[in-house]
Amino acid sequence: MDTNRTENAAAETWRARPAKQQPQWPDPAALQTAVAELRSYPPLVFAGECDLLKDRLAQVARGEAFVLQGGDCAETFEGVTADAIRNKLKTLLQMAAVLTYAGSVPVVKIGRIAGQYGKPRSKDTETRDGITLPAYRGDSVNGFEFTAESRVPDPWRMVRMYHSSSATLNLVRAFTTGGYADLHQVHAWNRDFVASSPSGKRYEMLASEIQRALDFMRACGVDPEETRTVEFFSSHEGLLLEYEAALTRTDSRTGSLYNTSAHFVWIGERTRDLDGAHLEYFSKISNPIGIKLGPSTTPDDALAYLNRLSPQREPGRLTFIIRMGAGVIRDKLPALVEKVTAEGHQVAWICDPMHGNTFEAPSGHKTRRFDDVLDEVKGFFEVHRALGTHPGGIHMELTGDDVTECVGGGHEIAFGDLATRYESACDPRLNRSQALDLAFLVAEMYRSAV
Ligand SMILES: O=C[C@H](O)[C@H](O)COP(=O)(O)O
Ligand SMILES: C=C(OP(=O)(O)O)C(=O)O
Ligand SMILES: [Mn+2]
Repeated sequence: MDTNRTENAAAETWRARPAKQQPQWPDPAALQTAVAELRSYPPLVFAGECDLLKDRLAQVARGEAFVLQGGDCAETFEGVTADAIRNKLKTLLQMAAVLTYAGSVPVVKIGRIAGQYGKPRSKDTETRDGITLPAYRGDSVNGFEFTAESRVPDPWRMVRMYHSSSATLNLVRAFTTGGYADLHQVHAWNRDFVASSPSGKRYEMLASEIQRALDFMRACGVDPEETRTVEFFSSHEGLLLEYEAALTRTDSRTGSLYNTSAHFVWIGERTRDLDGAHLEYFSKISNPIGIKLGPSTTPDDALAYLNRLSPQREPGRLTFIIRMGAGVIRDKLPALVEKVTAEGHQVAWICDPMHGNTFEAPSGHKTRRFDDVLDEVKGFFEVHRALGTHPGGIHMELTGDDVTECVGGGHEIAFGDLATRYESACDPRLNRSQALDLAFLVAEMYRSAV
């Protein structure tokens, strides 16, 4: 990996385009010093790992595998603790076990983790009790605390983002390769879970079946290495272009540019302008990338994104992350899938059933209904089933903790419960029980869709 700035000129062409959702850094000199510091740091991921993920996503595009992508809406620096990271990973591993076993499909596991620190916002400001301040834009930009001082963008937060991502990824790598994620631990991941919860009980039964299958294979003399470690990839929205560009390096093997802050980065719904800075930057990196597509996306837009971001039509390069809303997905998605398929493109289609289903509860909390989330995934499966295309995965906002942020689920959370444990710094996440419930329901849908 080369860190030389002049050699990375292609990673800087975005500067000539309008960039939405970027912080107004008040001190340009401080920004330059912080960015220079980031440029001097080693990459967080290796280009070869990004290529491996691209291969996995090509399998998804061909209909041979399913993506589970999940984690916080907004990671926080305070949340970089062993417990929080372990709980998130455990939840994703449990969901993956359910999907792999009950859905009988290989699952590509991608965390919204180790870099999900920058947030696009609907409004630039936030008003409370008559006081208006700049909106919180994620821990990599400003503080969540509602004071004028905390809301000033500070570029050194991007340096802390790097270190927080590095510490998180280090622990994730230790867990996924060091024995914790060994499939033989399938029961252990459930040990601290509410044993009485419906999803906990259901998982316990599935874990016993997996355990029996592993015991059977071992008795037959088969004990594959693949069950001992887990392939796990990191991802975040590539929003803050100063950060993403500073972590963009030339791969010494191929001379290509890679974003080395995560294996997979995506373009958000609010920054997907065809002539904007985000499209320009993403067109220059070789990672597998995603783009969120909301209800205003036309079939021609989808084709234009493909031509711009995946001109070589390399399967696995571009993933469409559909986030339409439960009420509209059945109307809007078919035309996109039809057009892309008719043009001969092979992309991975995955469903984000969270961002089109957010609303304000009577208490003022941002929330989502579990049933709407489920219904959007159902709509996604229905559309793909009707068109004979592959429902390639789900993209979720979730946490491993017992928060009360989304309403509904097997362990019913009501509007009145939201204040009990609402901890998200941005959007409402499924808690562990809701996430597991969803995994079981999606596995059923997958099985009946194939
Ligand atoms: O996570 C996504 C966006 O940042 C979020 O949905 C925007 O939320 P807002 O409408 O509260 O700004
Ligand atoms: C900002 C997000 O989503 P979207 O761009 O789809 O609104 C997100 O994934 O947190
Ligand atoms: Mn979000």
